[in-house]
Amino acid sequence: MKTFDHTKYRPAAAVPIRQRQWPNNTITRAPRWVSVDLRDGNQALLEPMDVARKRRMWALLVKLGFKEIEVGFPAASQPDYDFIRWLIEEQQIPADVTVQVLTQAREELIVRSFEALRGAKRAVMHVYNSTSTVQRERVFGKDRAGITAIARNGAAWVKREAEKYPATEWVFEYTPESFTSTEPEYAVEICEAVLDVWQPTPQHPCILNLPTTVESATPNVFADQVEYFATHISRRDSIVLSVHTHNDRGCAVAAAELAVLAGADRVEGTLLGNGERTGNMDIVTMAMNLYSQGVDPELDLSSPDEILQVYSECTGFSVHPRHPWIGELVYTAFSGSHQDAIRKCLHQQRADEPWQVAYLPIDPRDLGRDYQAVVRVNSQSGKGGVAFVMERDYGLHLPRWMQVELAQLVQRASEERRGEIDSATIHGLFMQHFVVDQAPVTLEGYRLDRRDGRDVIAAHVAEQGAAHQLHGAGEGALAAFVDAWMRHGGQRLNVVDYSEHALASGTDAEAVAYVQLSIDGRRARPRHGERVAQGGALGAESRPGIANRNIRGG
Ligand SMILES: CC(=O)SCCNC(=O)CCNC(=O)[C@H](O)C(C)(C)COP(=O)(O)OP(=O)(O)OC[C@H]1O[C@@H](n2cnc3c(N)ncnc32)[C@H](O)[C@@H]1OP(=O)(O)O
Ligand SMILES: CC(C)C(=O)C(=O)O
Repeated sequence: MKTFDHTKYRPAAAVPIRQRQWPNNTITRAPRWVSVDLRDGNQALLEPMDVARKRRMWALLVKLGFKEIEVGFPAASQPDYDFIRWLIEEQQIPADVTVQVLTQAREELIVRSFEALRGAKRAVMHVYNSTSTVQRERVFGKDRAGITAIARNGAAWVKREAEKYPATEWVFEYTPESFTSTEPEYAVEICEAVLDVWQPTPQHPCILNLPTTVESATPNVFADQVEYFATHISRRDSIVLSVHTHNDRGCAVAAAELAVLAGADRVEGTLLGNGERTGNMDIVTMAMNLYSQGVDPELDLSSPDEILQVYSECTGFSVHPRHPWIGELVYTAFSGSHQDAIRKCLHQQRADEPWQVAYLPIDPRDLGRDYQAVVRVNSQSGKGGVAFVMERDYGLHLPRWMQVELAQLVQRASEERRGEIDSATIHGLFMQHFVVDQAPVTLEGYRLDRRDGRDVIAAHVAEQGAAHQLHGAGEGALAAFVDAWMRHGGQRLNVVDYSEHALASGTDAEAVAYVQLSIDGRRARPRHGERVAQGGALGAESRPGIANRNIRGG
């Protein structure tokens, strides 16, 4: 008998929906977010949060802007109960935030849950029971009528207990747990039974929450199920339609997004997807997905490092460096063509136009990340990446020929090290290769005059310890110096490329010049086919490399 045997599993059933509308829709505004970090997230931890950690998580959730927060399962755990009492007694709940608690549809648990919430100004009492065929037959041993009776009784106990606390504004929520494995018409039927008890109105709606308790089909199937439900349930104007997706197949966010297209108003999830098994849907990801489409997510996610820190403290989990939107490496490009494209796009990106930078779906600065990490160089990187680092960290805008040569040096170094090459090492390679401090020839000083329409130079150079006075003329200082050098040494020089730029602004600003020369060792005589000197660069101080000089020097 094979152990790895796919024939023991069944595909998801098709939903009886003919003309589905959800594929034609787009999301134009954020749904109502509900954080279930303190309940679903908490119940899945190796060590559930104590009251202190719950308070830390609560403070973060409020700061991020959640208006509905499921704070626990108080009938099940004393820390949950105590935390809720602290929230209420210490008046920690802002006026625009509604707390929610979960309970099974069991009388004693419902009674205790209401006790936990006594004194709250506004609260959601969330009751659930499981409705799928497997749960009905194998867990509860009941037929549809028996399962419906659990829901109806639960709804009635909720209603009865709420009447005992009239000072609180109650909202009721019902979840047919394991909804996605429930026959669609039965899911509607059991929810109708709950509505019959609660009698919601448009002024006082109730919440029906459809979960993928265990994600077992592609997100489009869930969207079909949600659309079927939304178009078959009665009193739609008296219902807030909520979804609660899990990530067993890795599609919890996609399922919630398609569910919103299919009519969901409200989404329950957790920060970074903590929760049972593979987790709940990740609200940070879905909110950032909206943000990157130009939709206000209605949560302030601009300080992801704080989210990461509180998340780790409260859950004990670390976050993968490639976690969508906020992982450490998600705005970092290592590969050459990506770096090249990012550099070119960032140069062209204007502050007053929509973001158009290849390989960066959003501006990392929106999340407090700078461009430091955007380009990191390893053996997969090319000249674009190396140029990016030299510009970003040293303000040096290398000409193309220099980028090509430096990138080859960096690549060799990276292959030898088998890893990343940091910015200081790249700069070191640049200095070693192009800027020779112990040059055989140095320019000690010069005088430039304008005579007969030409620039005439008198240059003092030191060549291997010996001082020389050189004289030459040409169009501009560089041509005059090249002429002087050729007269002095007989070596023919040709300026192949010259560029310069300031290193800062202002008339006193330092500048840098890059010179590429072709050198012919023979006596000066007009000839063709010169060889371009390897890495030859002559700065304004006449060193064979780059040199800083004062721009006023001309
Ligand atoms: C998908 C979700 O995440 S749902 C939320 C799940 N979260 C939790 O369960 C965490 C908190 N729960 C707990 O700590 C415990 O389950 C408690 C304290 C609430 C209850 O504990 P216990 O009564 O000892 O046991 P247990 O949970 O095993 O109870 C199962 C019993 O409740 C019944 N039951 C389970 N869920 C429900 C429900 N939603 N509504 C009504 N009855 C239910 C079961 O049929 C079973 O009945 P049986 O004893 O007649 O066989
Ligand atoms: C109780 C419900 C909301 C739940 O957590 C689930 O089905 O996953």
